[in-house]
Amino acid sequence: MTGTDSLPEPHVEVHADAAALATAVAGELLNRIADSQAAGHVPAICLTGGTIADAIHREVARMAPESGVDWGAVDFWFGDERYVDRDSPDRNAVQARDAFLDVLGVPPHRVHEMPSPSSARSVDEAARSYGAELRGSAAHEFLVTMLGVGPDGHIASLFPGFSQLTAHDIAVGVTGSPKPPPHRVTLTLEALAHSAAVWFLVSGDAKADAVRRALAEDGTVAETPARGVRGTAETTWFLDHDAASLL
Ligand SMILES: O=C1O[C@H](COP(=O)(O)O)[C@@H](O)[C@H](O)[C@H]1O
Repeated sequence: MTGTDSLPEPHVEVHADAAALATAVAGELLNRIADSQAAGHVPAICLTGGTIADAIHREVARMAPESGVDWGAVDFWFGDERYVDRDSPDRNAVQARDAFLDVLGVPPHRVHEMPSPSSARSVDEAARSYGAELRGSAAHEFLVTMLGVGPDGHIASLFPGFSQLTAHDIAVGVTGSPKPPPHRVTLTLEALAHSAAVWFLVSGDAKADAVRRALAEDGTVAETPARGVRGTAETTWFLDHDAASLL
């Protein structure tokens, strides 16, 4: 691992299937937010996009009424975003709004979306703007950063072999993404790791080899970007049985 060796070792939690995984992660997230608020904090959560994230978000909405969370006192940020129209269904933020943020009435000023083409002229301008917003915010550290993982081992919009993996800014633009849409904005590995807990969320056997590579003794971040992030207090891999099948 690069720059992560001094941090706590990853912990692996395996659930029977994607539905059980989503319920477990949603419950844990609600507990963490409620505990942080009870301690007087306004926690910052870094969201991800993708299939399992959507299932988790819907479970958060379903379980929220029992949680005691004050939805006016938690900030949501995004680990990456697709540089497409603000209302495009391809946007991670649109998926999150539909699945739980709007359902729960999270105030718009608590949802920190990445810029779209209507508010930034390029992916680089969007990245600079989002980096400045995050730098200027009260979020010194995320409470939880959630990360989906692609079959190629990508996290956020940090893809194998791409130069963004070694960037030291907070956020960077991406063009030519191997997964559509091609234009994106992503937090860097350093910015994602500015988090007490980093949670990898993975379901399905198509991702089993990426999970194996990410947790193997040997390997590089350039080949498997998911190797490049750990939380300062905790790193947990939430897997379903199929995603864990090669461990
Ligand atoms: O493109 C992306 O892919 C990953 C994983 O998505 P999935 O559909 O394979 O679960 C996601 O975590 C990332 O935020 C997203 O932009």
